[in-house]
Amino acid sequence: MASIQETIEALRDKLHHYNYQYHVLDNPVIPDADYDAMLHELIELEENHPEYQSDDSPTVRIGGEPLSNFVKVQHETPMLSLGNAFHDQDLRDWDQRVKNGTGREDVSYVCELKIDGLAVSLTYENGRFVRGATRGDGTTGEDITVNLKTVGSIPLRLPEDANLEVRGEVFMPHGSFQKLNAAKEENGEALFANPRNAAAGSLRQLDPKIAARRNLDIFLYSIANDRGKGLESHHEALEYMKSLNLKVNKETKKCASIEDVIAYVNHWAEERKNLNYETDGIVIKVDSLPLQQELGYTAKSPRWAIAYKFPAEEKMTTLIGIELS
Ligand SMILES: NC(=O)c1c(N)nc(OC2CCCC2)nc1O[C@@H]1CCC[C@@H]1O
Repeated sequence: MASIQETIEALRDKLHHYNYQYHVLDNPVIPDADYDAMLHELIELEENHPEYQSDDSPTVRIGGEPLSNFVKVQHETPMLSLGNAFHDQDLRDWDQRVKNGTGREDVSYVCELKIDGLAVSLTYENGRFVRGATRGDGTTGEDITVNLKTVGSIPLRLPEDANLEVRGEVFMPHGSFQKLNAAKEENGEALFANPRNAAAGSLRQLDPKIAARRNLDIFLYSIANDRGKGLESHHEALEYMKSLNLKVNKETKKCASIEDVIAYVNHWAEERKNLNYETDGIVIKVDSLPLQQELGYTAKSPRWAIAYKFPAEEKMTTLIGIELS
């Protein structure tokens, strides 16, 4: 007969696994009703046995008591912004600067969809999610750990005792945005103008139960401090993140030349309308980490990355933000 503690731990492991399958792999392995039944069994066990409380139990995802305010967080390494490109030629000019700066002709790149959400930093200690913060001004952000714990695609535990900080973009999928605004319109409340504002507004709620209802999601795109992992390239870093159950966008692609990058950009300029989340461009990064080091940074952004911005769509909206187009 398993002890209460063993029963609680076994339930937590199962629910973490089902959650990963559902939110990260988009591959549910049990019916939602079964997941909910197990979660409520765990809630009851934890209420009856507070001595076994744990702040990375799946039950924290429903959100606890509201905060009175957000604590400030200093980012160990600044969360930088990106230089912009608007035309294919801007990308070719940037590629030439990269080649001049490194003295290399064989520079390969990684292309990532530029997710239009809220940039966040996630810190894991001994494989546990211990802190999440907004980008803020790049140096100082706000501690929104309790709200980020409600995001199903953010693992509360990693499959190994890793110590790392990763960065990514939290976003609200289109379907959730439309449902949220429909509910707000129903209640005569002000609507969110776009999914980015809805995601930011949801994460900056002091009441985590509100964030938990907003069906937010995340894509992670960089490791801020790969303490001793000895990674050589950005695409290896992304593979390592995936091996830690972290959600990385599946459209990310390694490109052998700037012409391949331009082909990727032109493909997604059209294809992005079929995605169920907002993008506002493509982020292109030099793949080699040693070459990134060599190129370094300007005052506010890396020389080894650039954002190709898609033209902002002219959307007719009424005063309260209902799109007419
Ligand atoms: N929004 C994104 O999808 C995205 C991305 N895919 N990759 C990066 O790489 C960072 C790391 C090096 C410099 C920027 N940044 C992104 O967004 C950030 C948020 C704030 C400034 C950039 O837009």
